[in-house]
Amino acid sequence: MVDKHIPDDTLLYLNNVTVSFDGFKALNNLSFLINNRELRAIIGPNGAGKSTMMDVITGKTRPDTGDVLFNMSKIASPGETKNLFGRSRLNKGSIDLTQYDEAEVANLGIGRKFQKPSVIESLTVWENLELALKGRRSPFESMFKGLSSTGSKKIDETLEKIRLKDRRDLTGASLSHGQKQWLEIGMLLLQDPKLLLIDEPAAGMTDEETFRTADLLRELSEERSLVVVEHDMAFIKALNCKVMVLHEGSVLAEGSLDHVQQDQQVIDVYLGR
Ligand SMILES: Nc1ncnc2c1ncn2[C@@H]1O[C@H](COP(=O)(O)OP(=O)(O)OP(=O)(O)O)[C@@H](O)[C@H]1O
Repeated sequence: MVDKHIPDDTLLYLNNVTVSFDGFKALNNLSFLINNRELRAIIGPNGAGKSTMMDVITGKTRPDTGDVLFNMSKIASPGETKNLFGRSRLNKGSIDLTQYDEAEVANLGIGRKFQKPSVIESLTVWENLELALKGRRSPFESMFKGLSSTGSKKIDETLEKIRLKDRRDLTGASLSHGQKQWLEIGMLLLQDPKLLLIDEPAAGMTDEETFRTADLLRELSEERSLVVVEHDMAFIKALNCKVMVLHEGSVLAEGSLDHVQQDQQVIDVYLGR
């Protein structure tokens, strides 16, 4: 059932979400909220349910029970109903994400970045971004229309944001691992998501890239919400945001990094290992 007391500023609402695989509960009554323009870090031991949680939000996995609602206070305008693929909306204009498949969820404004970057190595940075932008058009338009001046401007702005302006004509193959991650984040930004789910962005990065990535994600959260799964504590500290600890498919603790680092249960199941 949908709780009637969901705060107005909520973008994503999970309530009592359970996912079982052959009787094993990968998510076990998982409940949490993400606000508009919130940056949230998620940590937890291997097998805690972090990927399954992302799979449920993005329509890859259907929960057995529970609510997964998106865009709680907005979207009620008639102009946006065409994005909803004809399916009904719940109270306060929210969308029941469990009714949509992965492609539809992406169109509703949820972008997902997997750990391994998937940029096209033979194309330049600019061309990768151009392709991502064109992905929004019909195949006919992509084939026969060049990039509009608005499109070029969007790519320029994105290059600036992702710190790759001076590398726009280099191929994907020539970028460092960190730069590839930024490029892929840029490709997602061109879809203008309201929520970005990012899986272990700092893995394999140099220290400098790690801190620049934290800066980048903090900047991006001025305009959209981000949920970042990570194990790198220096990176989480640099994100300077609310941290949620998942364990056995539920929220074990949440709060500032300092707060969760002092929680004895968190030390026992994760940090102290
Ligand atoms: N398709 C599946 N079939 C069976 N069990 C699964 C499936 N997907 C996940 N699991 C199990 O569910 C649990 C949660 O897995 P999940 O991948 O969500 O954890 P995680 O927190 O992302 O772990 P990691 O940090 O290792 O990526 C694990 O015990 C995993 O083995």
